[in-house]
Amino acid sequence: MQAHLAATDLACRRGERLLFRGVSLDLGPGAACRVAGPNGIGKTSLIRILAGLLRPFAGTVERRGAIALLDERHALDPQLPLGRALAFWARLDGASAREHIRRLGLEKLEDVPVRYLSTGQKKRAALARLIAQDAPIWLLDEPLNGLDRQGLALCETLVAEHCAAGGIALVASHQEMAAPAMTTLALADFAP
Ligand SMILES: Nc1ncnc2c1ncn2[C@@H]1O[C@H](COP(=O)(O)OP(=O)(O)OP(=O)(O)O)[C@@H](O)[C@H]1O
Repeated sequence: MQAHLAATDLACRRGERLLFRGVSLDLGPGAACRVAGPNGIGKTSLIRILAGLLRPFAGTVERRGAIALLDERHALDPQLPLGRALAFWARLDGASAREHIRRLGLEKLEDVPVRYLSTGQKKRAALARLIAQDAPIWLLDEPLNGLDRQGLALCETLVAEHCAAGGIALVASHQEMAAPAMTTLALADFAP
């Protein structure tokens, strides 16, 4: 089954405010798209609509393939050492936590409780969890926030590899991101 993520004529209202309208996209295997725009324009809201977590005010979303969502809620037990917190999810995902811990450079932190991790370390842990899910559609909300230069390059590589393997990546980010053939959706263009 080929992954597919499409949206037609989406509008989003939050409270009394219409944030955007007329947003359409069509992403097939290998597609990468960056959602850009200033604070409060509606990037997170768009991602939540695409994930099926928020009902659009208008428009439709079609998804084919499992979705992995990365946002500021990393869903790792703050009381557990990182290795065990990631192993919990890896068991459910049928993945190897060790392999992904190594990929994200987290080996030395395996025994450290999640609550003690720095912002960037938590982001790396969330990326380890993301790749372990093996989902074809990635929805990434500000994945680069908190990452150092090496982490940033690694995140770009992970997105490039995911898309090269036929995955789809939709990334909300203030920062430019280098990924092959990444298109940009400037959400400000769709403000009412
Ligand atoms: N539940 C809600 N009720 C009312 N307004 C909301 C709600 N959730 C978010 N908003 C508002 O919707 C707007 C868009 O929020 P959103 O988080 O989607 O923006 P964003 O582009 O991701 O912002 P940032 O770049 O700062 O993360 C903001 O003005 C926010 O205050």
